[in-house]
Amino acid sequence: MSDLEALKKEAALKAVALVRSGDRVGLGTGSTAKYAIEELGRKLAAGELTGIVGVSTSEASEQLARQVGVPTEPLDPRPLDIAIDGADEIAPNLDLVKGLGGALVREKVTEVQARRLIIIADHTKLVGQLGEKAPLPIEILKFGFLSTIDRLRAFLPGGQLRQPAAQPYVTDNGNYIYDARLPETFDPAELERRIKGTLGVVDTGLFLGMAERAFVAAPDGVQELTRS
Ligand SMILES: O=C[C@H](O)[C@H](O)[C@H](O)COP(=O)(O)O
Repeated sequence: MSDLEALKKEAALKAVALVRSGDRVGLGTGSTAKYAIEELGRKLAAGELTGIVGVSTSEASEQLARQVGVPTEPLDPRPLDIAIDGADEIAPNLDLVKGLGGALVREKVTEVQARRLIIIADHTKLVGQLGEKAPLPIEILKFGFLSTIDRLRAFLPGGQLRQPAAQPYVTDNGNYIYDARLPETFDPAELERRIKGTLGVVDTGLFLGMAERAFVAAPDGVQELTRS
């Protein structure tokens, strides 16, 4: 395991320590959330946790949960006790950019119902301001996507349709993603409103005011950050 992977796992274990028997747990998506799902499976198998139910934020997490023995159920209107997920950027106030793994919409729809959203990451995800390192993923409808991108480019120039190969990337919801470059200065809530008000947009990877705390692992230990 590389040093960075070991750090991700360390952060994940801290978050899973907050899960209690009987909890309904939002299962995040990505290379860091993977360690949390595996640890939940290990704890269930060892009898260290009982009666937990996972709610998956992607097909990939659902499949992993099954593999490691975490029972799951679909999202319903009841609150989740806790959700554990990674992030692409973490601002000092715990506002986040998420979605480089393409799961932003199901993550947001699920995690907005969590009493506690716990973020896990290695130290490379910390930024002074959102947009410093990562693009902002915006999920858009396939239908009319060129028109939607045109509308977005009017105020977010420089972004691009996510297209890792010959065909555009398709989300679990059957949509495309526009990876927008964020401006140097912006009001996150205002930008979120503007993007979501753009015809053809499904949702954005801005997770504002949602995370309760973050465990961020660095070579000298795991830092616990709480929302200011
Ligand atoms: O769509 C993906 C999610 O938002 C992930 O939580 C995010 O991309 C972080 O993933 P990773 O832990 O692999 O860096």
